[in-house]
Amino acid sequence: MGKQPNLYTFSDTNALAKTLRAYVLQCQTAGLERHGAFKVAVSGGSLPKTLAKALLDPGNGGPEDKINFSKWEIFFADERAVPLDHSDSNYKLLKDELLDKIPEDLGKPVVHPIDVRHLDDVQEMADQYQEELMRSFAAKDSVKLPIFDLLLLGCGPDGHTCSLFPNHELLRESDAWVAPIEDSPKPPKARITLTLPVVTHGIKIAFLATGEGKAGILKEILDTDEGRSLPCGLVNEGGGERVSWFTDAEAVNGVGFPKRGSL
Ligand SMILES: O=C(O)[C@H](O)[C@@H](O)[C@H](O)[C@H](O)COP(=O)(O)O
Repeated sequence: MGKQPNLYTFSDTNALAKTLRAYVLQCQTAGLERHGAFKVAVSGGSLPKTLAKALLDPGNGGPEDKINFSKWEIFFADERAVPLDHSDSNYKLLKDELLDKIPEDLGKPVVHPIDVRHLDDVQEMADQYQEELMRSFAAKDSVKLPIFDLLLLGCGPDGHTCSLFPNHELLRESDAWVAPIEDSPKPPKARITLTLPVVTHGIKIAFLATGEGKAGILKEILDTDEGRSLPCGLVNEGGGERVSWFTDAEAVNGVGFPKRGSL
């Protein structure tokens, strides 16, 4: 592996959210300098809640502390094949936690939900979402992979991330940008997901993992050889120093991997 990922740990989610905000702002500035926009992919699970805590905080009011949502394009790192108002929808989760609560003066992001006309055909749904990416990034025949400014990801108790599960054949997908999965071990079974090459190609990749339920799997991912072949371990391997882990004390209990003090 190239350089190692960065492991940050905080006493609780409030402290984590403060640093996450500073990190996202740095990524936003870099995206705006690079191409005048900030292209972000987000997962479901516990992430939208913590992200909202970070982004909806009034901040310090300084000029460098401005979240400029009008320049944001938000994509889904993975999504379940359900209507957008379904309780399993990652879009609905993000909408309820964050999108509906953005104050008007911060602007409105462009959000890219799945095309719900294809809920019964996840291959078609994945293809449509890939086309959505192509409309925003570039045609697939002109660039090998889309480059997200930031991917915000969760880590499952088995080491999965997005809807990329351990030992699943999808981990070997090397052509598609977006892939369907119909046998997700985490319900619901039918989903689409960004593929591993797209995830590891991001400019920055951040994992959010908090709570004692994550302690065993974080130790495995960060401290053991076996953990390197888990989906989160493969992201660490592919992304190296572009990967940052935002964790709390409970989640890293027993983890030996060196922690970093500041961004
Ligand atoms: O749609 C999903 O199921 C998620 O995108 C999934 O990949 C999630 O991020 C992890 O399972 C972690 O979830 P928690 O943060 O809730 O543990």
